[in-house]
Amino acid sequence: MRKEASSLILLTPSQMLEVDKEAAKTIPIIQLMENAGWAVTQEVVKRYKPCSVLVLCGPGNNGGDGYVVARLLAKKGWPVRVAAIGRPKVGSDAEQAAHRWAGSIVEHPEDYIEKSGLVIDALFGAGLSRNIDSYISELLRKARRVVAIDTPSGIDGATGKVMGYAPHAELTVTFFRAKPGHYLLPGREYMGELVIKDIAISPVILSQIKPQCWLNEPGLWSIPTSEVEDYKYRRGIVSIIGGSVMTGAARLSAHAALNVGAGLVHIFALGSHDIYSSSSACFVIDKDSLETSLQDSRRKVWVCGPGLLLGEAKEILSKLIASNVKIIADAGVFQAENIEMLKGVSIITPHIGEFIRVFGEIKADKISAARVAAQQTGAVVVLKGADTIIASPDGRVAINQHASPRLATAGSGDTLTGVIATLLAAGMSEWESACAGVWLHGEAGLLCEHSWPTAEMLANNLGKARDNA
Ligand SMILES: NC(=O)C1=CN([C@@H]2O[C@H](COP(=O)(O)OP(=O)(O)OC[C@H]3O[C@@H](n4cnc5c(N)ncnc54)[C@H](O)[C@@H]3O)[C@@H](O)[C@H]2O)[C@H](O)CC1
Ligand SMILES: [K+]
Repeated sequence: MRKEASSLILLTPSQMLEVDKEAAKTIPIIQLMENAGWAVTQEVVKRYKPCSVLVLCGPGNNGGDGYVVARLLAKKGWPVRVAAIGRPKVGSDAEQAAHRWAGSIVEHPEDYIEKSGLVIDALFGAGLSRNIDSYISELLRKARRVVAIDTPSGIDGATGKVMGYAPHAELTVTFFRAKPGHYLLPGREYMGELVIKDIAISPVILSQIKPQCWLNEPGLWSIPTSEVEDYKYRRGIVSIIGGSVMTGAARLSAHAALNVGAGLVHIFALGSHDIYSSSSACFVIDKDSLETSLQDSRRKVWVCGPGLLLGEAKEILSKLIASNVKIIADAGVFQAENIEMLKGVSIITPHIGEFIRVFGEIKADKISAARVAAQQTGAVVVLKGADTIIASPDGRVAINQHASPRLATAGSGDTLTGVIATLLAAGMSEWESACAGVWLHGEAGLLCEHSWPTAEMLANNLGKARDNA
């Protein structure tokens, strides 16, 4: 089912704390905590048979949620033990929740953790501020089956980084909206099943927070559908520069563009035309000079990079930029540490190695790095990986988890470039084309799950992928 863009919003932990503060103006935090604990309890009883439970409660509100879960599970007759790892502050909402827990508190959770059927991790959530210490990590290491409240303790909700240690949960229940760390690697690998629960916070608050990050799913964008009055120029023309030596890449881009619905695909071949003209009767191979080809005002979208040598990429890219066409730059253009060269490009699609080559080592985290690169170049940045990030110069970011490791095959990137170019040529914005292209590419890979697809097989699934979006 197509989701609303609002439900795809991802909030950083600090934005979530702002939401909490705002929500608390109408609903007391203790009530939100009761709602959160109730939501977690519901998800636990749905999935597990009654068993011995150990709830590890931290000092903050994440711990507060844990005390609520302990009380509600005990009320249902489950054998529950609670360990307080750090006491809640006097007068805090978490302290109030702790007071409502009438059962005992175990002093040495290490004596019970291995024997517990289920461990509820309510140590730290949005308030994680430093690395997990060795006592807690040694304790968590002993847990067999973990349900995490908000996030497995130790995962940075903003970046998905592991702060010292984090347990691998079977189930993670978060509230209101997910956080980037739920989907970014390595965090994503620690979540188990991720459930996002409504705890009666009004989505109206989101307009005050001004979120800038989304999960990349249909609903964030929409792809033009085919219309009765469609004709090839309306569907869009994609022009691709074909390398003189490495000819496969441009052909794969072209093949993908046609398969995902481009009206027409031109290849401007830098070397011999033969290999290009013999590979598909559907490709139009340019006979004119680049200058003449660029004068055709219908040809607004150009792909530059797949299969190009650095010299070729540099020379052609500057000509394309001077012509004010929309450019998707890939592969060959990322061989030099040259940010200047990319100014005037619409979309760049580097994988992590190429990104580092051009923009330098990632110092903070991938989201910030991609945002800075987008601002520096003025281009939408598609930082490719198992958790592809799409960053716009205006600060918007989408995280894509809709993909398959089977996409990691030669030519897969060239295919993506062809897809994004087609959507751009169909009239979508740079940001939407990049987001939708990444999703379609992932969907094509998921449609091949039964096999080990080649880039050509991926491309063959693109039409179906487009229909599924
Ligand atoms: N999102 C909602 O609407 C609601 C969320 N709730 C839950 O509240 C937590 C966030 O609570 P907060 O008190 O801000 O933070 P934490 O409980 O995660 O932790 C803060 C606490 O922990 C200490 N601390 C931080 N890192 C460490 C560390 N590595 N080692 C030791 N101690 C650490 C810090 O100093 C504080 O004392 C959110 O995740 C939800 O689960 C509410 O229930 C309301 C609704
Ligand atoms: K937690």
